[in-house]
Amino acid sequence: MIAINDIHKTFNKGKANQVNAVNGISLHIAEEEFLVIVGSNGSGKTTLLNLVAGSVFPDTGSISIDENNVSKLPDYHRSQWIARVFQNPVSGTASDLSILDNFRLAAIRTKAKGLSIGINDKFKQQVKEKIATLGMGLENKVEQSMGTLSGGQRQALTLLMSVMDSCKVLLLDEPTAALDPRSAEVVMRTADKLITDFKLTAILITHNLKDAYNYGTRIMQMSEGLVLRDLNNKQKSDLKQNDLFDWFG
Ligand SMILES: Nc1ncnc2c1ncn2[C@@H]1O[C@H](COP(=O)(O)OP(=O)(O)OP(=O)(O)O)[C@@H](O)[C@H]1O
Repeated sequence: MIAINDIHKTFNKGKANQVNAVNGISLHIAEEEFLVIVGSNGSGKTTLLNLVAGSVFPDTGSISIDENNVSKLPDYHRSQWIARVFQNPVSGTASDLSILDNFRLAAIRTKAKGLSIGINDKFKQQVKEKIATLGMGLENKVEQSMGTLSGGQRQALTLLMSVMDSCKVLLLDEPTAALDPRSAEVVMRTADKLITDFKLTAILITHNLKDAYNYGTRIMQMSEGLVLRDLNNKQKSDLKQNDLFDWFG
């Protein structure tokens, strides 16, 4: 699904503040794999995700998605495969518009799965049904503006909107970092369910070791722009939560 071949990214090359953010990483991420990436601050996690998303280009090395070499393709072209959810719940939605209008915009932008935007009542019903699957009671608030919702509610809706298009890959960059523990749990459970239901390939960056332990089918630790550890599903399920804390000991 995603093939990363000996990728390098250096910022401020040749200057005093040069940073070798990604130092030669090769990875193959299979279809429907859910890769969790952990690592200390500055270890290159977000840069790697940016390289996959196309918001940063590699200096050398290549990235393919579904056999297509996308190394030089900007992020807006990669959005045919990739959806991305960021830390800040506000970044994925329009605050002044209603939930319904946010879904309408998303549907227009992406020809979202299972939504026909032609007839208003039908569209509204479809959106309500999709939102009901989140189990948050938001299906009765579709006329309410997005800005009136909590961060957790917004992040869950952002997730739903982003996976309803034809994307195959979901990138989650610390999606719960700005949320309280209860909302964070709801959002992680929602993400996990959507990844399974929509058969997505997913990459999650998190500093929350409990989430890293509980979610995903593979776990990788980065350090200084390199892969320090990479455990498959079996190895991950053999891990104990304390082992993960020891990685950072
Ligand atoms: N656009 C940029 N320009 C200059 N340096 C950058 C840029 N983006 C990232 N870096 C540097 O590259 C290194 C890796 O950063 P990155 O954000 O990938 O790490 P991270 O593992 O995601 O960290 P964190 O856990 O703190 O989010 C850091 O030293 C960072 O300062």
